[in-house]
Amino acid sequence: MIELVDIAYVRSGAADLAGAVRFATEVVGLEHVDGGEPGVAHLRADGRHHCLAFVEGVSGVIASAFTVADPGALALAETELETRGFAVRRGDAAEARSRRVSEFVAFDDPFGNRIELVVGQQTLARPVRFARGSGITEFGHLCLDAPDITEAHRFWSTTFNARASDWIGDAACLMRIDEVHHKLAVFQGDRPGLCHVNFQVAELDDVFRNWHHLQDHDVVIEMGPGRHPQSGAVFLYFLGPEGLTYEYSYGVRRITDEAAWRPRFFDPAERGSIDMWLGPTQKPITQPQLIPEGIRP
Ligand SMILES: O=C(O)c1cccc(O)c1O
Ligand SMILES: [Fe+2]
Repeated sequence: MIELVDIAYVRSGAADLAGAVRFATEVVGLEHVDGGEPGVAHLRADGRHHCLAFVEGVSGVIASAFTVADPGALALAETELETRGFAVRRGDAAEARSRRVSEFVAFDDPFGNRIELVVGQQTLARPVRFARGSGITEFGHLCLDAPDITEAHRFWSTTFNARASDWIGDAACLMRIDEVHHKLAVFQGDRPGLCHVNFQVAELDDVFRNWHHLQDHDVVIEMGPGRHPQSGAVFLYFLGPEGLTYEYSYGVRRITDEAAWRPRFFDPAERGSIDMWLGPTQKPITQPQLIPEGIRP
């Protein structure tokens, strides 16, 4: 079993790099860390050098990355994945540099999501220079799409140390790799993809201030503000450029008594199973990664 220590970053293609960066900074509030690398923009939310990288090119997720403990663990992970039949590729020095990691390997999960395992992700010591006061405290979780979430859970909980914290029927499995209720979620979707990226905010008020900020900037609010019954977090989903869905949330549950926690099963057809405040959920929470330009709301 491979032990995931943390989430590291999401790397995504951006057809309009400047537009994606403008939104990630001025709207979301992230810091643009100027890495001096043409065609690549790094966005920072916490101690990590970046948790989101946009690469100029075809829009859509390139990879979702997790940290493992050290180079020895990475080498063992590589062998274990190969034993399990996955084609694993070592990143070269230039690729590692662009990701601000010392080493990484890449493989596709059984559903076609590109996953990277990294070591030595760079930490920046100086405080984050948030582009605006959105209250972001950290990169909270990433959510992948897969056609069968039971299979996805099997994969993540047997190959890796992910544990189911809660299920939303056959629509979603929320998984933890540490005390945080979930840092990885898998939502049912026809195709692989990145369902959303989540940023935690410091206060309840931040969620509502951000809601107004988004509305002032004509951003498409996909759902919320509401409260998830699973993590207990107050949330807000909104749509950014390149089809990327962002989520702010406040107050995610921590599971401190690992032995005592039993995953719960919520019925997705039941009102309130995603939003305890029973807000409108007219937009499905699983978003295709790419929404064709013409039908973008
Ligand atoms: O935080 C949660 O519990 C949650 C539940 C459903 C869907 C999500 O994206 C979540 O983050
Ligand atoms: Fe989420």
